[in-house]
Amino acid sequence: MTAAPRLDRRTLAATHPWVARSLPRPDVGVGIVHLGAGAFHRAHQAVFTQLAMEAEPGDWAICAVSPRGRGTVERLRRQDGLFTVLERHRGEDQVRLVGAVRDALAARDEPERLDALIAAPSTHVVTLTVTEAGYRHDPATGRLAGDDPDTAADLAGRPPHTALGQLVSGLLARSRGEGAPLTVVCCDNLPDNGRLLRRLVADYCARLPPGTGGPLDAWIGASVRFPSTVVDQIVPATTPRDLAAVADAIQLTDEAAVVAEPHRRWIIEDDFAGPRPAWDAVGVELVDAIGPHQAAKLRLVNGGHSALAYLGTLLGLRTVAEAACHPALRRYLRALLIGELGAGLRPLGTEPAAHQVDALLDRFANPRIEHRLAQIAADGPVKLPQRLLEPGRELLAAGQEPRLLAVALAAWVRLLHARPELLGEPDARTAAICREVAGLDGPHAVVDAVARRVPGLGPDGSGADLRGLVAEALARLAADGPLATLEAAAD
Ligand SMILES: NC(=O)c1ccc[n+]([C@@H]2O[C@H](COP(=O)([O-])OP(=O)(O)OC[C@H]3O[C@@H](n4cnc5c(N)ncnc54)[C@H](O)[C@@H]3O)[C@@H](O)[C@H]2O)c1
Ligand SMILES: O=P(O)(O)OC[C@@H](O)[C@@H](O)[C@H](O)[C@H](O)CO
Repeated sequence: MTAAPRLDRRTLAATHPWVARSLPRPDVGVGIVHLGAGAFHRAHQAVFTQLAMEAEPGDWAICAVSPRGRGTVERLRRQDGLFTVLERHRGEDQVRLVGAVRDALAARDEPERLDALIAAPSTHVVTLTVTEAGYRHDPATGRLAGDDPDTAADLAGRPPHTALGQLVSGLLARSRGEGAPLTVVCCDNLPDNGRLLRRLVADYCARLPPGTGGPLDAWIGASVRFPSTVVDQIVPATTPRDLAAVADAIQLTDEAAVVAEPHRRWIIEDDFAGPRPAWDAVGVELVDAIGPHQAAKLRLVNGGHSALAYLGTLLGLRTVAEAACHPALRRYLRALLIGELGAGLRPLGTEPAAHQVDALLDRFANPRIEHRLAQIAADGPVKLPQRLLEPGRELLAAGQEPRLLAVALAAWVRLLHARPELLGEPDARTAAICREVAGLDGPHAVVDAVARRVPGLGPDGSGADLRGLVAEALARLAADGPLATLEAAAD
């Protein structure tokens, strides 16, 4: 069978002229530089931006930058930046052609061009989705990790390899050019992500030579805003089966397509240094403070995902949908979300009602989205503090024993100790923990060793200490297996 012709502007104009005419024109100017040209950006910010340009035309095309590799950049370039988002819900597919990305570049190949783009006065916004681990921070302190070799090499003067190094290099070029104000919008699943990124940029500047870092940080303080955001849409890594489904739907070959759920939410603190697309006209919520929205998102959606990832993996399951449809796991997760993660939100006034939890469980159970548990299980040390550890400590401090939450944490520890191969290619922090716990015996010894590297698990200033509960759950997982442990926990 011959492959369908490749998606690009010319082919689209010939095969689907009405769709081609509806897209942003190819000469729309770039107003946004995006670091992290992954699946999520394409389904989320790129779609919102395209809709915003439809609502209010303007020079808001995106240059999608890959901080590390060049695969996605090459695929986007071959397709003139065009790609498909296949929004899938039970029984329904919506095909959306996206033309908001006008340019793409691999940061390590073209560092000067990236600097020039961030420095250009026509660029008003820089957005980021470089994963939680991409910020090279210490999750215990929220400061730039002192021992990161890539950050050290960037600071020593090579063309930067880290996202932070690339951003600061661009900000330096902007400060030395016309110095126009800029808004940097972090869209990664991290608490107070704008404030976190601003602190990391300051830490990075402090490690530059004083004559460079000092004035740069002062200029950033005066001219650059870092609003925090909450982002929500499930967008798994694209599979070959997804690409085949897209080819079937559009009769063109699209190597940059993504599959996503239809639910799409973006909450941004209304703190822009200059112009922005008409995002608010197309459903983006601009708010004074993200406040309780972020705890609700990080704990329920992401905390729920992590619990499914670790327990589902122990049960031999592969995807989120399989895990969310597993009767015992679903019952446990519902109890965790309502009784612990949700109840812990009560002081913030965002405690979800049971029907909202059920709607979330239905999103997870969407059988047409193939979200691998291994993708979610990666990078536990930078994800779990905000997803499970902080809520667990808060519940303890309020006098409640988070026993269900402890089971999810114990599942993570069990994988680190007994089945590290199931966690996939480990990040440096996870690999170090696995080495440390490898020869240890007994749940308390293992949990204590993990807690030495993941401080939120052990005692903190408030006296809250999750180790005992997690060690108990770990002992049950080892003795009774995951299924019996889950069934007992949810009773
Ligand atoms: N996918 C989702 O469902 C979803 C939903 C909400 C938020 N997010 C946020 O977006 C992030 C990215 O998700 P995605 O699905 O696009 O992932 P992805 O793997 O498709 O893309 C990640 C992008 O970040 C870059 N990157 C990865 N690790 C990096 C590192 N250590 N340093 C610098 N750059 C790095 C990659 O080159 C790529 O461009 C998530 O980690 C999360 O914080 C994702
Ligand atoms: O993308 P990560 O690695 O931060 O986390 C995995 C998932 O929990 C996450 O991507 C969710 O799908 C998303 O946050 C839903 O809005």
